[in-house]
Amino acid sequence: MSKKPPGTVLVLGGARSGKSRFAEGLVVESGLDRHYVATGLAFDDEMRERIARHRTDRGDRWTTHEEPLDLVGTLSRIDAPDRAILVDCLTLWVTNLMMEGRDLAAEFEALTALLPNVSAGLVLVSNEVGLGIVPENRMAREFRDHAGRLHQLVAASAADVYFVAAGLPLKMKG
Ligand SMILES: Nc1nc2c(ncn2[C@@H]2O[C@H](COP(=O)(O)OP(=O)(O)OP(=O)(O)O)[C@@H](O)[C@H]2O)c(=O)[nH]1
Repeated sequence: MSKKPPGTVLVLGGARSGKSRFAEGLVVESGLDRHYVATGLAFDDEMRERIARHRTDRGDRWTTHEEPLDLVGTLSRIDAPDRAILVDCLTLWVTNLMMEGRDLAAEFEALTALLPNVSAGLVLVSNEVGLGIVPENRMAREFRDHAGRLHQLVAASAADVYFVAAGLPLKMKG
């Protein structure tokens, strides 16, 4: 029988911390159909190469959905109990929403309202960006604050929360 991840799992970590690899492992271990929701956009050749590498590494057992803005709609659409869905990553979603001038509070509310009703195993990856010095740039400060608020909201309803550093997961909840 499939081993379903218990409710929503939040995986936080810094850049190149190994958070995505760890999150992918959770989905693979679940034995459920693997779905990948990419919020990142390929805006230059470096990113295009990186995305191509990620796709090759994941292999053909994953279905990929690329959605920079409508995360809530995408999750509602692809949700099913025989699926495990990996979202990589929440911080890029926040960036895209800010760039488009969207109402972030409303988007966060919609996501947190959806989470308890998701029947798939859901693994959400996000960058912990709040540990360094206060950014000089105002937009960067706003971004850091939005990300911190979103992490608190998601962590409150997640069954499990991990912080990954140097490839090592530290379980913070669950
Ligand atoms: N558009 C798109 N983006 C993808 C795809 N696969 C991966 N990505 C993006 O690639 C990003 C993750 O890659 P990296 O930047 O190399 O990883 P990282 O988060 O710095 O490093 P780790 O902490 O080790 O995961 C995610 O934000 C994804 O949105 C894909 O198939 N399509």
